[in-house]
Amino acid sequence: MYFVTAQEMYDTDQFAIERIGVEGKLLMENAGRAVADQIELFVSDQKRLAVLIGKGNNGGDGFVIARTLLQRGYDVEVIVCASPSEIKGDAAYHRDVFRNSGFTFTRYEDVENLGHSLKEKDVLIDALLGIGVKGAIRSPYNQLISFVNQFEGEVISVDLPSGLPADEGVKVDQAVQADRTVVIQYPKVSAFLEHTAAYYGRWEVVDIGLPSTVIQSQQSQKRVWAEQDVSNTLPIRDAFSHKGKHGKGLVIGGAVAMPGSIAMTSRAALRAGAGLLTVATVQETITALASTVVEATYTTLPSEGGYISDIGSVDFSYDAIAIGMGMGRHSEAERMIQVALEKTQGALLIDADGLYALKGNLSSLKARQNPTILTPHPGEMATLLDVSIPELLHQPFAYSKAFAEEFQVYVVLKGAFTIITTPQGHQWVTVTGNPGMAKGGSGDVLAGILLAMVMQSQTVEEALCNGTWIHGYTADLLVQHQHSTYDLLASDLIEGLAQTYRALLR
Ligand SMILES: NC(=O)C1=CN([C@@H]2O[C@H](COP(=O)(O)OP(=O)(O)OC[C@H]3O[C@@H](n4cnc5c(N)ncnc54)[C@H](OP(=O)(O)O)[C@@H]3O)[C@@H](O)[C@H]2O)[C@@H](O)CC1
Ligand SMILES: Nc1ncnc2c1ncn2[C@@H]1O[C@H](COP(=O)(O)OP(=O)(O)O)[C@@H](O)[C@H]1O
Ligand SMILES: [K+]
Repeated sequence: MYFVTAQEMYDTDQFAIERIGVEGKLLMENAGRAVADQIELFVSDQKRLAVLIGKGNNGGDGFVIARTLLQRGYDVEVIVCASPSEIKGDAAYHRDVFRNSGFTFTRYEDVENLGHSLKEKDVLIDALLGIGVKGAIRSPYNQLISFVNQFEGEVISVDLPSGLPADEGVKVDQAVQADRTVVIQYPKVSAFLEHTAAYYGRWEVVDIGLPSTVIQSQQSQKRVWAEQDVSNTLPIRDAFSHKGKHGKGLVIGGAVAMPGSIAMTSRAALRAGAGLLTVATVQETITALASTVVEATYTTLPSEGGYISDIGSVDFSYDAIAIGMGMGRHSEAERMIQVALEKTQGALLIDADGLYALKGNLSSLKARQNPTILTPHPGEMATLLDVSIPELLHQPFAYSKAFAEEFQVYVVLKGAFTIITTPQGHQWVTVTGNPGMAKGGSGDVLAGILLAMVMQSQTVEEALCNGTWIHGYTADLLVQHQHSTYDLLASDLIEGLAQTYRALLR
């Protein structure tokens, strides 16, 4: 499923109108009807509703929604929060259709009167502002938004919560806190940002009948990776396959004081499907791991002060290598990352401490012939970019894209919404996962899953999306059944992969 900026949505509508010949009025009719159909699914016709209508096309949708629900027998009061002369174009057309159908509306005067009208209502439909919102919220919308946020019944926003910007990198001034949002045709970027997503409440998308060629013609490059995408791309294992076909992977990392992270990466890689796995680490860590990750083979690396001191002796001809987990931040790490970048013949995944060590080696990234995958959490990404974490999270799509394109790498920016960006600038978001994963070790598990995935027969892009989706989905299954968001451990995710794969392969 695509998701869009406000401009991409306008371009899409414009293309449909000008090149396909669907009139704007018809798009608005379709939008309003689709939203009304959705509302009908979760609001009983015994409830008392009010629709708040703003001056733009979001308000135009509001007229269609109100007319449709009134025709279907709902009790709906319509309050227009703009002067008649302000309503123009398609919205004015639908205001007239509403009136000509024999329905009436009241005009918003002040909050006091509005409070009076809404006292008896159960549901408020917010069609005040849509994707056209710009800058600080002006009167009367600022009072209206505060008012809506004090309403005790259910608030359902149309397209997006009024006042909320559709795009990233825009300051939120004031916005409706919706219980639900019925999104028109494509989710907007703000549905996937940490500081704006919660305004939407629960949301669902309704189709207004734009053919998929319309969005493709806009070359929009941001999509949600969903279960259907996993089902379509997760390779089916050949009955005659052998371990070599499922990938030979290498994990480099660990230190005397940190055996756990590399243990989790390795076990996760094996559970996620790696055919053969080797772990290269310091002797003490091998001793600690040998009885817990019995399926792996081991390579002892020289150490100093409890850390790996050199990786020159490593065989770099593996299908894929993951480096950095539990490696520690020390002076030799930077040189080791340099060696890995130069010598790794297959895909190279750099995680955790490896990402800090990468900072001084960024210029070597472009010279690599094979895929390089970086899996930062926001702190690591902010360090790589030399920006603060809040600044990064204010526009994570833009920062990830600029970085991936400049250094020709795949970036997996982890978080409640994980953003996967390819060197070509295509972006995917996965929305699986829950706060149970916000615990040390979840990232190590992801590194292992991704290592295994890039060695299966799928593109790197698919592998990263599938791995990230599976990681989060496993946590979701676990907190629905055996665990909770409090007790879930990263190692539970590894054992939980069984349930996920069984569900996917069924
Ligand atoms: N054919 C289509 O295009 C379709 C569109 N569709 C629907 O249209 C919606 C987009 O419509 P839109 O472009 O009219 O924007 P929308 O947000 O309703 O109103 C903008 C108005 O608000 C005002 N305003 C802005 N910022 C403000 C502020 N800070 N404080 C106060 N006022 C502010 C601004 O006023 P101005 O600054 O011009 O005075 C402007 O007039 C979209 O979300 C979807 O619901 C669907 O029906 C499908 C077909
Ligand atoms: N609230 C959350 N919702 C969904 N996923 C989350 C949440 N918190 C963390 N995660 C996931 O857990 C993992 C944490 O990775 P990371 O921060 O590197 O952990 P660590 O370094 O402790 O292993 C990431 O994949 C991230 O997407
Ligand atoms: K709205």
